[in-house]
Amino acid sequence: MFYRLRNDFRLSVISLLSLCAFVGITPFALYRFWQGNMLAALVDSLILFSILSVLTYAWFSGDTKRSGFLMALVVSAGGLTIVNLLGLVGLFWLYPCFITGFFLTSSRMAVLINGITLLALFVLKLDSLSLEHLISFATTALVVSACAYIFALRNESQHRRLAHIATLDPLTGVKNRRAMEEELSRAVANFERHQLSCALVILDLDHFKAINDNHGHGVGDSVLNQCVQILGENIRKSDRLFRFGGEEFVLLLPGVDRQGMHSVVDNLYQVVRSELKCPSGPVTASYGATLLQAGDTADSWMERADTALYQAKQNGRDKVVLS
Ligand SMILES: Nc1nc2c(ncn2[C@@H]2O[C@H](COP(=O)(O)OP(=O)(O)OP(=O)(O)O)[C@@H](O)[C@H]2O)c(=O)[nH]1
Repeated sequence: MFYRLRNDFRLSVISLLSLCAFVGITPFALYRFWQGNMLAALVDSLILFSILSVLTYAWFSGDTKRSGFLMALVVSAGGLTIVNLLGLVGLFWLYPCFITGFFLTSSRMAVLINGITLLALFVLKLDSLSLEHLISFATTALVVSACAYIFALRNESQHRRLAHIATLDPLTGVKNRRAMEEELSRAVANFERHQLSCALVILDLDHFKAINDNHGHGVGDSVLNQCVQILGENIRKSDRLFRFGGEEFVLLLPGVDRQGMHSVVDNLYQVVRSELKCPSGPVTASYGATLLQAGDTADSWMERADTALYQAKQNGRDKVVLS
Protein backbone atom coordinates (compact mmCIF):
# COMPACT_ATOMS: atom_id res chain seq x y z
CA MET A 1 0.00 0.00 0.00
CA PHE A 2 2.75 2.47 0.97
CA TYR A 3 4.70 1.40 -2.11
CA ARG A 4 1.76 2.35 -4.35
CA LEU A 5 1.27 5.65 -2.54
CA ARG A 6 4.96 6.51 -2.85
CA ASN A 7 5.14 5.63 -6.54
CA ASP A 8 1.82 6.96 -7.81
CA PHE A 9 1.53 10.68 -7.22
CA ARG A 10 -2.07 10.92 -8.43
CA LEU A 11 -3.18 8.04 -6.23
CA SER A 12 -1.59 9.73 -3.22
CA VAL A 13 -3.38 13.04 -4.00
CA ILE A 14 -6.71 11.20 -4.44
CA SER A 15 -6.17 9.35 -1.16
CA LEU A 16 -5.13 12.47 0.75
CA LEU A 17 -8.12 14.46 -0.55
CA SER A 18 -10.46 11.58 0.33
CA LEU A 19 -9.05 11.39 3.83
CA CYS A 20 -9.43 15.18 4.31
CA ALA A 21 -12.98 15.03 2.93
CA PHE A 22 -13.89 12.10 5.18
CA VAL A 23 -12.49 13.76 8.31
CA GLY A 24 -13.86 17.20 7.37
CA ILE A 25 -17.32 16.38 6.01
CA THR A 26 -18.47 13.38 8.09
CA PRO A 27 -18.98 15.34 11.36
CA PHE A 28 -20.97 18.00 9.45
CA ALA A 29 -23.14 15.36 7.78
CA LEU A 30 -23.86 13.66 11.13
CA TYR A 31 -24.52 16.98 12.87
CA ARG A 32 -26.97 18.02 10.16
CA PHE A 33 -28.80 14.70 10.33
CA TRP A 34 -29.01 15.13 14.09
CA GLN A 35 -30.37 18.69 13.65
CA GLY A 36 -32.92 17.46 11.15
CA ASN A 37 -31.46 19.55 8.30
CA MET A 38 -31.99 16.70 5.87
CA LEU A 39 -31.20 18.56 2.62
CA ALA A 40 -27.76 19.76 3.80
CA ALA A 41 -27.06 16.34 5.35
CA LEU A 42 -27.95 14.67 2.07
CA VAL A 43 -25.68 17.00 0.08
CA ASP A 44 -22.77 16.27 2.47
CA SER A 45 -23.42 12.53 2.22
CA LEU A 46 -23.59 12.69 -1.56
CA ILE A 47 -20.23 14.51 -1.79
CA LEU A 48 -18.71 11.98 0.64
CA PHE A 49 -20.15 9.05 -1.26
CA SER A 50 -18.82 10.37 -4.61
CA ILE A 51 -15.34 10.96 -3.20
CA LEU A 52 -15.15 7.53 -1.55
CA SER A 53 -16.43 5.85 -4.74
CA VAL A 54 -13.68 7.50 -6.79
CA LEU A 55 -11.12 6.50 -4.14
CA THR A 56 -12.29 2.86 -4.24
CA TYR A 57 -12.23 2.86 -8.06
CA ALA A 58 -8.70 4.33 -8.08
CA TRP A 59 -7.35 1.69 -5.69
CA PHE A 60 -9.02 -1.30 -7.31
CA SER A 61 -8.66 -0.41 -10.99
CA GLY A 62 -5.28 1.35 -10.77
CA ASP A 63 -6.65 3.73 -13.43
CA THR A 64 -5.59 6.92 -11.68
CA LYS A 65 -5.90 8.93 -14.90
CA ARG A 66 -9.67 8.47 -15.04
CA SER A 67 -10.06 8.55 -11.24
CA GLY A 68 -8.10 11.82 -11.06
CA PHE A 69 -10.37 13.35 -13.69
CA LEU A 70 -13.50 12.13 -11.84
CA MET A 71 -12.14 13.42 -8.54
CA ALA A 72 -11.45 16.85 -10.12
CA LEU A 73 -15.11 16.93 -11.27
CA VAL A 74 -16.34 15.93 -7.80
CA VAL A 75 -14.12 18.57 -6.15
CA SER A 76 -15.42 21.31 -8.46
CA ALA A 77 -19.04 20.23 -8.00
CA GLY A 78 -18.41 20.16 -4.24
CA GLY A 79 -16.92 23.67 -4.43
CA LEU A 80 -19.98 24.97 -6.29
CA THR A 81 -22.27 23.36 -3.71
CA ILE A 82 -20.35 25.06 -0.89
CA VAL A 83 -20.73 28.46 -2.63
CA ASN A 84 -24.43 27.71 -3.00
CA LEU A 85 -24.72 26.96 0.71
CA LEU A 86 -22.40 29.63 2.16
CA GLY A 87 -22.61 32.42 -0.42
CA LEU A 88 -19.71 34.90 -0.58
CA VAL A 89 -17.63 33.09 2.09
CA GLY A 90 -17.93 29.87 0.08
CA LEU A 91 -16.07 31.48 -2.83
CA PHE A 92 -12.80 31.18 -0.89
CA TRP A 93 -13.19 27.39 -1.01
CA LEU A 94 -13.11 27.45 -4.78
CA TYR A 95 -9.43 28.54 -4.84
CA PRO A 96 -8.10 25.24 -3.40
CA CYS A 97 -10.60 23.40 -5.61
CA PHE A 98 -9.14 25.14 -8.68
CA ILE A 99 -5.57 24.31 -7.68
CA THR A 100 -6.16 20.64 -6.76
CA GLY A 101 -7.55 20.10 -10.27
CA PHE A 102 -4.00 20.51 -11.59
CA PHE A 103 -2.74 17.75 -9.26
CA LEU A 104 -5.57 15.40 -10.19
CA THR A 105 -5.77 15.58 -13.96
CA SER A 106 -3.87 16.91 -16.98
CA SER A 107 -3.31 20.67 -17.09
CA ARG A 108 -5.62 21.03 -20.09
CA MET A 109 -8.44 19.16 -18.37
CA ALA A 110 -7.95 21.19 -15.18
CA VAL A 111 -8.24 24.44 -17.18
CA LEU A 112 -11.41 23.13 -18.83
CA ILE A 113 -12.99 22.08 -15.51
CA ASN A 114 -12.08 25.40 -13.87
CA GLY A 115 -13.50 27.31 -16.85
CA ILE A 116 -16.77 25.36 -16.68
CA THR A 117 -16.99 25.94 -12.90
CA LEU A 118 -16.52 29.70 -13.39
CA LEU A 119 -19.11 29.72 -16.16
CA ALA A 120 -21.52 27.79 -13.93
CA LEU A 121 -21.11 30.45 -11.24
CA PHE A 122 -22.18 33.17 -13.70
CA VAL A 123 -25.02 31.07 -15.15
CA LEU A 124 -26.39 30.14 -11.72
CA LYS A 125 -26.30 33.87 -10.72
CA LEU A 126 -26.57 33.04 -7.04
CA ASP A 127 -28.65 35.62 -5.16
CA SER A 128 -26.08 36.02 -2.42
CA LEU A 129 -23.37 37.12 -4.91
CA SER A 130 -23.31 40.49 -6.64
CA LEU A 131 -21.91 40.90 -10.15
CA GLU A 132 -18.98 42.79 -8.60
CA HIS A 133 -18.21 39.79 -6.34
CA LEU A 134 -18.40 37.45 -9.27
CA ILE A 135 -16.14 39.55 -11.52
CA SER A 136 -13.55 40.03 -8.74
CA PHE A 137 -13.60 36.33 -8.03
CA ALA A 138 -13.39 35.38 -11.72
CA THR A 139 -10.36 37.67 -12.26
CA THR A 140 -8.43 36.37 -9.24
CA ALA A 141 -9.42 32.77 -9.99
CA LEU A 142 -8.11 33.18 -13.56
CA VAL A 143 -4.77 34.48 -12.26
CA VAL A 144 -4.53 31.54 -9.82
CA SER A 145 -5.44 29.05 -12.58
CA ALA A 146 -2.95 30.60 -15.03
CA CYS A 147 -0.11 30.30 -12.48
CA ALA A 148 -1.09 26.70 -11.65
CA TYR A 149 -1.33 25.92 -15.39
CA ILE A 150 2.18 27.23 -16.11
CA PHE A 151 3.55 25.31 -13.13
CA ALA A 152 1.77 22.11 -14.19
CA LEU A 153 2.98 22.46 -17.82
CA ARG A 154 6.57 22.85 -16.62
CA ASN A 155 6.17 19.86 -14.37
CA GLU A 156 4.71 17.71 -17.17
CA SER A 157 7.50 18.61 -19.61
CA GLN A 158 10.20 17.89 -16.99
CA HIS A 159 8.53 14.59 -16.19
CA ARG A 160 8.51 13.63 -19.89
CA ARG A 161 12.19 14.60 -20.20
CA LEU A 162 13.17 12.59 -17.15
CA ALA A 163 11.20 9.57 -18.35
CA HIS A 164 13.02 9.81 -21.70
CA ILE A 165 16.45 10.17 -20.09
CA ALA A 166 15.73 7.15 -17.86
CA THR A 167 15.51 4.96 -20.98
CA LEU A 168 18.85 6.06 -22.48
CA ASP A 169 22.37 4.79 -22.00
CA PRO A 170 24.40 7.90 -21.06
CA LEU A 171 27.59 6.84 -22.88
CA THR A 172 26.30 5.78 -26.29
CA GLY A 173 22.90 7.49 -26.35
CA VAL A 174 21.08 4.32 -27.42
CA LYS A 175 18.22 2.84 -25.39
CA ASN A 176 19.20 1.01 -22.23
CA ARG A 177 18.25 -2.34 -20.71
CA ARG A 178 15.19 -0.89 -19.03
CA ALA A 179 13.76 0.27 -22.37
CA MET A 180 14.74 -3.08 -23.90
CA GLU A 181 12.67 -5.05 -21.40
CA GLU A 182 9.58 -3.03 -22.35
CA GLU A 183 10.21 -3.52 -26.08
CA LEU A 184 10.77 -7.27 -25.65
CA SER A 185 7.42 -7.62 -23.89
CA ARG A 186 5.77 -5.52 -26.61
CA ALA A 187 7.29 -7.73 -29.32
CA VAL A 188 6.00 -10.87 -27.55
CA ALA A 189 2.51 -9.32 -27.30
CA ASN A 190 2.59 -8.33 -31.02
CA PHE A 191 3.60 -11.87 -31.93
CA GLU A 192 0.76 -13.39 -29.89
CA ARG A 193 -1.84 -10.98 -31.26
CA HIS A 194 -0.72 -10.33 -34.87
CA GLN A 195 1.86 -13.10 -35.48
CA LEU A 196 4.42 -10.38 -36.21
CA SER A 197 7.75 -12.19 -36.31
CA CYS A 198 10.79 -10.68 -34.62
CA ALA A 199 14.45 -11.61 -34.25
CA LEU A 200 16.62 -10.98 -31.22
CA VAL A 201 20.37 -10.60 -31.65
CA ILE A 202 22.88 -10.25 -28.82
CA LEU A 203 26.26 -8.91 -29.80
CA ASP A 204 29.19 -9.00 -27.39
CA LEU A 205 32.57 -7.42 -28.19
CA ASP A 206 35.45 -9.86 -27.88
CA HIS A 207 38.26 -9.34 -25.37
CA PHE A 208 36.99 -5.91 -24.50
CA LYS A 209 38.65 -6.03 -21.09
CA ALA A 210 42.01 -6.19 -22.87
CA ILE A 211 41.21 -2.99 -24.80
CA ASN A 212 40.50 -1.19 -21.53
CA ASP A 213 43.56 -2.66 -19.86
CA ASN A 214 45.93 -1.91 -22.74
CA HIS A 215 44.64 1.45 -23.96
CA GLY A 216 42.59 2.87 -21.10
CA HIS A 217 38.87 3.34 -20.47
CA GLY A 218 38.68 6.36 -22.80
CA VAL A 219 39.60 4.19 -25.77
CA GLY A 220 37.20 1.48 -24.54
CA ASP A 221 34.42 4.07 -24.44
CA SER A 222 35.21 5.30 -27.93
CA VAL A 223 35.13 1.70 -29.26
CA LEU A 224 31.64 1.32 -27.74
CA ASN A 225 30.53 4.54 -29.44
CA GLN A 226 32.05 3.48 -32.75
CA CYS A 227 30.27 0.16 -32.46
CA VAL A 228 26.90 1.89 -31.92
CA GLN A 229 27.54 4.13 -34.92
CA ILE A 230 28.39 1.18 -37.16
CA LEU A 231 25.38 -0.83 -36.01
CA GLY A 232 23.09 2.21 -36.39
CA GLU A 233 24.24 2.73 -39.99
CA ASN A 234 23.57 -0.89 -40.89
CA ILE A 235 20.12 -1.57 -39.49
CA ARG A 236 16.66 -0.46 -40.60
CA LYS A 237 14.80 2.45 -39.02
CA SER A 238 12.27 -0.02 -37.61
CA ASP A 239 15.02 -2.07 -35.91
CA ARG A 240 15.82 -1.33 -32.27
CA LEU A 241 19.30 -1.16 -30.77
CA PHE A 242 19.91 -1.34 -27.00
CA ARG A 243 22.97 -1.39 -24.81
CA PHE A 244 22.37 -4.39 -22.61
CA GLY A 245 25.31 -3.57 -20.33
CA GLY A 246 29.10 -3.33 -20.52
CA GLU A 247 30.20 -4.34 -24.01
CA GLU A 248 26.98 -6.17 -24.86
CA PHE A 249 24.32 -4.88 -27.27
CA VAL A 250 20.89 -6.19 -28.19
CA LEU A 251 19.14 -5.77 -31.51
CA LEU A 252 15.44 -6.33 -32.12
CA LEU A 253 14.56 -6.89 -35.77
CA PRO A 254 10.78 -6.84 -36.25
CA GLY A 255 9.22 -8.47 -39.31
CA VAL A 256 12.17 -10.68 -40.31
CA ASP A 257 12.05 -14.43 -40.97
CA ARG A 258 14.87 -16.90 -40.47
CA GLN A 259 16.45 -16.01 -43.82
CA GLY A 260 16.19 -12.27 -43.06
CA MET A 261 17.73 -12.70 -39.63
CA HIS A 262 20.55 -14.71 -41.18
CA SER A 263 21.40 -12.04 -43.74
CA VAL A 264 21.16 -9.11 -41.28
CA VAL A 265 23.45 -10.80 -38.73
CA ASP A 266 25.84 -11.90 -41.46
CA ASN A 267 26.06 -8.36 -42.80
CA LEU A 268 26.62 -6.90 -39.29
CA TYR A 269 29.29 -9.48 -38.64
CA GLN A 270 31.18 -8.45 -41.81
CA VAL A 271 30.79 -4.70 -41.29
CA VAL A 272 31.79 -4.71 -37.60
CA ARG A 273 34.73 -6.94 -38.35
CA SER A 274 36.06 -4.60 -41.06
CA GLU A 275 35.18 -1.21 -39.55
CA LEU A 276 35.46 -1.47 -35.75
CA LYS A 277 39.00 -0.68 -34.66
CA CYS A 278 41.08 0.17 -31.61
CA PRO A 279 44.78 1.32 -31.61
CA SER A 280 46.04 -2.27 -31.60
CA GLY A 281 43.89 -3.39 -34.53
CA PRO A 282 40.41 -4.62 -35.47
CA VAL A 283 37.84 -5.40 -32.78
CA THR A 284 35.59 -8.39 -33.33
CA ALA A 285 32.32 -9.45 -31.77
CA SER A 286 30.38 -12.64 -31.08
CA TYR A 287 26.71 -12.97 -31.94
CA GLY A 288 23.79 -15.05 -30.66
CA ALA A 289 20.53 -14.72 -32.58
CA THR A 290 17.12 -16.32 -32.39
CA LEU A 291 13.59 -15.84 -33.73
CA LEU A 292 10.62 -15.32 -31.46
CA GLN A 293 8.64 -18.58 -31.24
CA ALA A 294 5.12 -19.53 -30.21
CA GLY A 295 4.89 -19.91 -26.43
CA ASP A 296 7.94 -17.71 -25.81
CA THR A 297 8.07 -15.23 -22.98
CA ALA A 298 10.49 -12.30 -23.05
CA ASP A 299 12.71 -14.25 -20.64
CA SER A 300 12.74 -17.54 -22.56
CA TRP A 301 13.44 -15.68 -25.82
CA MET A 302 16.31 -13.78 -24.25
CA GLU A 303 17.67 -16.93 -22.64
CA ARG A 304 17.81 -18.68 -26.02
CA ALA A 305 19.73 -15.78 -27.58
CA ASP A 306 22.07 -15.74 -24.59
CA THR A 307 22.76 -19.46 -24.94
CA ALA A 308 23.55 -18.94 -28.64
CA LEU A 309 25.94 -16.12 -27.72
CA TYR A 310 27.57 -18.33 -25.09
CA GLN A 311 28.16 -20.98 -27.77
CA ALA A 312 29.68 -18.36 -30.08
CA LYS A 313 32.10 -17.41 -27.31
CA GLN A 314 32.82 -21.06 -26.52
CA ASN A 315 33.52 -21.75 -30.21
CA GLY A 316 36.43 -19.31 -30.09
CA ARG A 317 34.70 -15.87 -30.37
CA ASP A 318 34.30 -13.81 -33.56
CA LYS A 319 31.43 -16.16 -34.46
CA VAL A 320 27.72 -16.10 -35.21
CA VAL A 321 25.41 -18.73 -33.70
CA LEU A 322 21.77 -18.80 -34.81
CA SER A 323 19.56 -20.69 -32.41
N1 LIG B 1 35.47 1.55 -21.31
C1 LIG B 1 34.40 0.95 -20.80
N2 LIG B 1 34.52 -0.31 -20.33
C2 LIG B 1 33.43 -0.91 -19.82
C3 LIG B 1 32.18 -0.26 -19.76
N3 LIG B 1 31.29 -1.13 -19.20
C4 LIG B 1 31.96 -2.25 -18.93
N4 LIG B 1 33.25 -2.15 -19.31
C5 LIG B 1 34.34 -3.14 -19.18
O1 LIG B 1 34.13 -4.18 -20.12
C6 LIG B 1 34.91 -5.28 -19.69
C7 LIG B 1 34.15 -6.56 -20.00
O2 LIG B 1 34.99 -7.63 -19.68
P1 LIG B 1 34.56 -9.14 -19.86
O3 LIG B 1 33.15 -9.32 -19.36
O4 LIG B 1 35.62 -9.99 -19.26
O5 LIG B 1 34.46 -9.36 -21.41
P2 LIG B 1 35.59 -9.47 -22.50
O6 LIG B 1 36.91 -9.01 -22.01
O7 LIG B 1 35.06 -8.78 -23.72
O8 LIG B 1 35.66 -11.02 -22.73
P3 LIG B 1 34.73 -11.86 -23.71
O9 LIG B 1 33.38 -11.21 -23.74
O10 LIG B 1 34.68 -13.20 -23.09
O11 LIG B 1 35.38 -11.87 -25.04
C8 LIG B 1 35.17 -5.10 -18.21
O12 LIG B 1 36.55 -4.85 -18.04
C9 LIG B 1 34.39 -3.84 -17.85
O13 LIG B 1 35.04 -3.04 -16.90
C10 LIG B 1 32.09 1.08 -20.24
O14 LIG B 1 31.05 1.72 -20.23
N5 LIG B 1 33.23 1.63 -20.76
